[in-house]
Amino acid sequence: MAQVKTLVITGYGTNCERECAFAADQAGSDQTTIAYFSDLTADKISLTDYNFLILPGGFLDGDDLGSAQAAALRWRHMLTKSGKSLMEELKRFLDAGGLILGICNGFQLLVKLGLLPALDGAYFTRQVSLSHNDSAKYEDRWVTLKINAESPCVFTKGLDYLYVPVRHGEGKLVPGDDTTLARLQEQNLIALQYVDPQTREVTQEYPANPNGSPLGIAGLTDPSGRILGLMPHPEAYNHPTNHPRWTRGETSTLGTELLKGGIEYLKAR
Ligand SMILES: NC(=O)CC[C@H](N)C(=O)O
Repeated sequence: MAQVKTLVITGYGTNCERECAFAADQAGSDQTTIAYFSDLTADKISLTDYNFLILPGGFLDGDDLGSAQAAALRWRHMLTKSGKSLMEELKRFLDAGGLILGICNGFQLLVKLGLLPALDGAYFTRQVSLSHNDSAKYEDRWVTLKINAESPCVFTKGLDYLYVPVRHGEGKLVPGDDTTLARLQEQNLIALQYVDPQTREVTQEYPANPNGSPLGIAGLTDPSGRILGLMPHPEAYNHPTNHPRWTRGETSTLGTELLKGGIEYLKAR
């Protein structure tokens, strides 16, 4: 049984690292480390010593230039102290079978790095973006998500619906060109979609869809299914009392089940 070694990257305005580390521990991570991005560039830590990378939510560089834009440039162009390219390190990490979960600002970083959706297996090429919500404001509330059982995503296996919070201003998926949405559907890379909580139908309508994302896209995976990015925060629903109506006895599948899916996949290898 493989040991799960989780690395949660923080710094430059990330603010959900502790919640992510807590959720990873709860979901069965054997060893969980929170480290600064600058620990990577200083060669204090190496990606290749881990098999689960979490890019948490927050406000990288204050969302200047667009969410995660500056951070993507940092990942692309900074070398470590000993001259290693972080992009090469990421490739090595993925080739070794590592898992990546990007939540909210982390999802924005993954699309801006071109790690998601990697349509046609084209990794490290930006194919979509995430931009301002149609409401033109920050949306902070709970949403219902439908899992696409056809997607190869290893995190979502066995799940059907999730009820989790969103808190973002830039969550609307912007397709790269006219063919992008059709290709996302054909290649089954849409992992999670916003649904109307009553009908459970995928929706682009506000407020069930908090940002106007086409096809109700809330999260994407890559062709290997080992990378997942999503705007909602599964780590923030880690205990039944996080549910907004728990005092009335309401409960639902914990968001941390999603992390458990990834961790159990790694352990089973
Ligand atoms: N919670 C978050 O990660 C926020 C993401 C991003 N900064 C936005 O507002 O869109």
